Amino acid sequence: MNLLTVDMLTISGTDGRALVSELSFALSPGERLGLIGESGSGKSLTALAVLGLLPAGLRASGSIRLQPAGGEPTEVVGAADRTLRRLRGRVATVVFQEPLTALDPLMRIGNQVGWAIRRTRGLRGSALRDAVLSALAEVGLDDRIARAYPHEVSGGQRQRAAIAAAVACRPALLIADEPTTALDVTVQADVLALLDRLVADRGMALLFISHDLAVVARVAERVLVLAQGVAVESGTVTEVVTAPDHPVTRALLSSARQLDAALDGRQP
Ligand SMILES: Nc1ncnc2c1ncn2[C@@H]1O[C@H](COP(=O)(O)OP(=O)(O)OP(=O)(O)O)[C@@H](O)[C@H]1O
Repeated sequence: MNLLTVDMLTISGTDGRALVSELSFALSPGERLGLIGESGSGKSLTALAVLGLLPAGLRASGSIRLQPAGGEPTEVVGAADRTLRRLRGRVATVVFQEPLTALDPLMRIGNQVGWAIRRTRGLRGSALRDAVLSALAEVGLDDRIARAYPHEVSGGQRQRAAIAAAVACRPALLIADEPTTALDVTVQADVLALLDRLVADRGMALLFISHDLAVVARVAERVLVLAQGVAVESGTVTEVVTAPDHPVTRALLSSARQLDAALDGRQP
């Protein structure tokens, strides 16, 4: 049984132009798929469509079905807001590139994590307070961070807090849209390792979006390459890295290698 089934998904702009075209892929519970492509290839729109969060004016057609273990399948394309609210957080959730956009600047971090847990798990009072502190502890944040506002902590801590809020809802599917791109290089590896551990511990499925094949290779088992809204290649990470088929995949691989070489101080 698939947790997520995307079937012939097309996303059109206001002018009718297809921004994503006839995209199909599936994810079973606990599976990790990397969605990779150059800037503007349609990765973020695909992620938003899965949660029914496409920007106004954009239209999805085709089918996106979410089915948690033991639950009924729900069609996301064309679903009413009430239906989507039941899925968001509980069945699938998202961590964005820039945690400042995900976190409310006027609310203490602990309250934001608490709000997410209360909404999805219905906890109150001391049970809620304990759940918040344990969710934060799980991502390496203490109660001092719970009392802080987002602007009072570092970018890495903000992203950890956003991850804590997402994971504390115990979703079956975590979508991570370039979750480490906005962070300092030194913090990136820590946050990636954290995500990797949480997803494994909870048995969550992961849809990991990135333009960086090297990053995707560290957390995903399979890769789907998008170019101008079209899936051009897919396979296991090993298959795609050792025998890239499409020119876009080869370009992504070569830039990952160049970056690796630059970090090691050698010629690519
Ligand atoms: N609200 C919108 N209205 C119209 N076009 C949009 C809108 N949002 C995105 N697009 C267009 O859709 C295409 C895909 O965008 P998307 O954000 O999914 O790309 P991406 O692969 O995530 O790129 P990046 O890595 O730069 O975020 C781009 O051509 C973009 O300009």
